[in-house]
Amino acid sequence: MVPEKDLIPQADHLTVFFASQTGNAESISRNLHEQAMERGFKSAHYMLNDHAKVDWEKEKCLVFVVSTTGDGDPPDNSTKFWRHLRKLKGVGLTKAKYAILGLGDTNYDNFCQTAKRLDTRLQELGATSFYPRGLADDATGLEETVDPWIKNLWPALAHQVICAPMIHDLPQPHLSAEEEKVVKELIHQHDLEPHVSPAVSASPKKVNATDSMVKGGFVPLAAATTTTATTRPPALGSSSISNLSKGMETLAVKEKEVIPVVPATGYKVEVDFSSMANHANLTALPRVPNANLKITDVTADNTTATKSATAGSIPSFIQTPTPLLSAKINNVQCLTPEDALKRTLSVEFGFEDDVDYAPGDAFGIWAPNDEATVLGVLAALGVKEEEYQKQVKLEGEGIPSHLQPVQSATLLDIFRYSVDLTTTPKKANIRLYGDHATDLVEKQKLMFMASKQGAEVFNAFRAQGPSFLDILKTFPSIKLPVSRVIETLPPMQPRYYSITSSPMAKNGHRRWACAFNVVEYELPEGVKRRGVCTPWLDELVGKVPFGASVANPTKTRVPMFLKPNETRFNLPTDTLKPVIMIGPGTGVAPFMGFLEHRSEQRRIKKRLVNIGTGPRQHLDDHFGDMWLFFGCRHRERDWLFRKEMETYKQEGVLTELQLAVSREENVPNSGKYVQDLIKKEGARLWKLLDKKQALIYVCGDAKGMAKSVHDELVNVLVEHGGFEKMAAMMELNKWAQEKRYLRDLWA
Ligand SMILES: Cc1cc2nc3c(=O)[nH]c(=O)nc-3n(C[C@H](O)[C@H](O)[C@H](O)COP(=O)(O)O)c2cc1C
Repeated sequence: MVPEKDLIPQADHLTVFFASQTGNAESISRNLHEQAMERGFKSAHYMLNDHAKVDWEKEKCLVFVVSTTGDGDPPDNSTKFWRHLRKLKGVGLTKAKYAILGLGDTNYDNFCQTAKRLDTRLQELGATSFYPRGLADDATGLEETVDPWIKNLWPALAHQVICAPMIHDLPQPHLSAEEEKVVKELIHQHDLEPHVSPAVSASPKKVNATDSMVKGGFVPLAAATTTTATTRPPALGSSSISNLSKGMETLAVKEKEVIPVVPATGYKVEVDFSSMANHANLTALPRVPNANLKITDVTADNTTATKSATAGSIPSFIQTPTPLLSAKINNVQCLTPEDALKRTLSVEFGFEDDVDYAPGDAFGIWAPNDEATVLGVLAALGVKEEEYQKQVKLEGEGIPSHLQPVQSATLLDIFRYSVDLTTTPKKANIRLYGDHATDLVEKQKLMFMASKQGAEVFNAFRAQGPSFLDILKTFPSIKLPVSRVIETLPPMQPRYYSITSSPMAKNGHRRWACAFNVVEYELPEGVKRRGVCTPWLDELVGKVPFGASVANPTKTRVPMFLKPNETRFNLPTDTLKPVIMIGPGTGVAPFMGFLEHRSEQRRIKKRLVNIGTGPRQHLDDHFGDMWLFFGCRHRERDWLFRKEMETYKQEGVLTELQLAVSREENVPNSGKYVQDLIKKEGARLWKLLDKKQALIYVCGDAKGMAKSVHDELVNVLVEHGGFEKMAAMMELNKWAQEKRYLRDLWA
């Protein structure tokens, strides 16, 4: 039996904490906090790094919404909290009752690791759970778990927290009785869909692409540049790498006229709404987040107010975990020819001052949204140029954390740098747009998609990855105040890239390089989709052709910051430890940094041992083996950094280069995928792992490659190390904990 005291609320309020990398946990927790207050609970809402704002020993009811990032790591806005939790001793939280909602993705090995770790740690500290843990999976849709978890939280919470007498009941009516009547009539007259088919079509119909192409493309408002041949560029990497580029055509930059940006209009998304006619009553409509944000014009009291920055310059409101730097672009090379499946660029950034970093670290680039899309969104919302160029202030209790630093900015900069315009909006947003659609048919369609009954149609709609602008194009009657748009769109995210250079190389502290695929693709319906950062950089540097190496391609500065690797994905300090690097495609990026670093270490050591008076030692007595498993489709098309790899091999920096080629037949000594090569080299690998405690590094795709590589490593331990399968898996887990088996993965 439940003790009676557990049925009587002990707390006068609840505190909702979130840890969020890309904004999901933050918006879910805010929604939960707002709903709690609407239901009569007293509630407070904090990011976990603000843990010091509450007196933990006195807290009686805590609700956590936490996501997992990296390879089972907690989000950046909770790292301070984790350090604090580690330091806490004893059972200081015996008064606290808690509930945890974890967000994760089953494509990753460590599913919802943050939530699980938090649960364990809170129990160690004496807290007790009052409600079963929820673990939501982004691979299948967070809502599947989040919605019922929140729905059932309320009765459980009523036993924990004193509630004001009136409990408001959601949901709010979405259509007035009159509107509902009109819509029903429309449905019955079959006016709703011109061609009503019996079932919901999961495969979307052809999309009208012609009127929605971004015309003219993006030209930064800053001095745009083009390329013509002139002088030799600065080196991409160490001296050895710079020599490799000698054969390349070298280009530099000339001014070109600025072409005005044409606002994009978005794509009309076509899905079959015929099933809507079967559902007169819609249920489980998500709650609309509160309207907290107020935008005030500050130009009147600020005579010195300036216009918005040009795209690519750095607005002061951007918040980054380490200082924001304004980088110039020293050099760019295109690593892949026209016929390669992906366009890969290698870019070197330069700084006026030294920046301390280690190979294995990454940097974040804070790129603006595509300018044509920003202007398109502003036009669709009816915001005129004189309005979006004005300085405004964002104010309001409980506004999302990423908007809080915006003291004074133009709407143009807020849309460029603060909100994510590319991600498909969540159901709660669709419901909000439904509330603001003035056309009744559009309203009904949006409400239908947001409801339980419209789940299939929503999934078909989401499968086309519509952006916010596409939604405005598809439902042109949506009349949303700009403040609602800004506070409900997800936060803009920096894009992270591994550093491919070494601080030990020439000028190493004042430059870093990276390599990335330009994310631009076309859906079967002819709809063009693009990432935020890589197409922006590609256009900024003038879309350099294959084989070209362009020095100083643009005057526009790139906002970026260092992201030190917190999982020790760095070279070991003991240079004798062998290093096994597995990184197909752009997963090889950090390893190019490792190799450049080792090359420099060897060069310096060589000098030192030559100078010394003792017997001359062999270099290899100081440095362990370095093995690289690299994979590409086709050697001529996408063997990234081929010359660099071959040179490192010749110099003895790279002891073993294993190349997997997936789309070519009969390549000598090769396999299709990196995991095939691991299998092939199993016996030698085991020797390195067993006799010399080699470290294993894996970088790249979490879904396919990392899983297959992991399975193959298990096999190596079984076949060559004599382990039982279960013991082999446990051994690998142990290595992961000991930071001997390190992974830097993305989905
Ligand atoms: C780079 C990256 C790494 C991730 N790593 C993990 C992981 O190791 N385990 C997991 O369960 N989910 C992982 N996820 C999935 C996120 O936890 C999930 O998408 C979640 O909804 C994000 O919530 P947030 O926006 O609040 O951060 C990862 C997502 C990204 C983008």
